[in-house]
Amino acid sequence: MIIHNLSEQNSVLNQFISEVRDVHIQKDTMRFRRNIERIGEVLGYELSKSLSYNATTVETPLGSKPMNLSKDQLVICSILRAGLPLHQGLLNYFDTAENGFISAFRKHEGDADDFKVIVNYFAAPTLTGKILILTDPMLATGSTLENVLLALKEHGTPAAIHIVSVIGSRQGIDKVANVFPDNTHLWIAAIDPELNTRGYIVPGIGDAGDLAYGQKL
Ligand SMILES: O=P(O)(O)OC[C@H]1O[C@H](OP(=O)(O)OP(=O)(O)O)[C@H](O)[C@@H]1O
Ligand SMILES: O=c1cc[nH]c(=O)[nH]1
Ligand SMILES: [Mg+2]
Repeated sequence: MIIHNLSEQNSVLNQFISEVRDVHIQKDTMRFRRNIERIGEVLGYELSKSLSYNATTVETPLGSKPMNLSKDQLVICSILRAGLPLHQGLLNYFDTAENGFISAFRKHEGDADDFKVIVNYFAAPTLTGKILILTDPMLATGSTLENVLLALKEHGTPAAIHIVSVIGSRQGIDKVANVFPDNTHLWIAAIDPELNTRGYIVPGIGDAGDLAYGQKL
């Protein structure tokens, strides 16, 4: 897996990440969702550099200009719930992208620390030959993405897979690198050192889905 860790360079992304992490600022859910969305826009811009482009002539009112434009057929597929604001950020830039939505959540059995990942809703077009962009802000143990990959198989084989995430743990990234095809790209805004016993990234941001859309039962 090719890892693009955007935190290796200082940029305005630092500000957005600091605000989704900040225990006070993150409580403003509209600001939280908007920050995840614009992190998606920044990651999408970086991802766009890896797409294929071909020479096209653009006619202006005063002449013509040769330009390289991408015709790649993208499918942006987000993992509910937390993936949605990231999805919107990417859709803001990739106007012609198709869209897929997967429900995957970590079901803790009682107060046991371990959990299973439940994937049951998967609405997507065929993926065969297209560029699949999987979005989920948190890459913790990697088991959500591992289960999503299995569910994807019924929708055809994409030409390439790009995973777009906000914060990942080293452990989750290693797991995903093991189960996804080698030509998979990971676009991530920050890598944190550890996971706690309930599978939350530390220092992380907390529960991304709850911060974006409120606590679930
Ligand atoms: O890498 P993993 O250990 O699988 O954890 C990551 C998953 O956990 C969170 O989802 P959650 O189950 O909290 O659902 P939510 O997005 O609806 O809050 C997060 O949004 C990822 O989908
Ligand atoms: O830190 C984490 C890990 C998984 N899911 C989240 O929302 N946050
Ligand atoms: Mg959650």
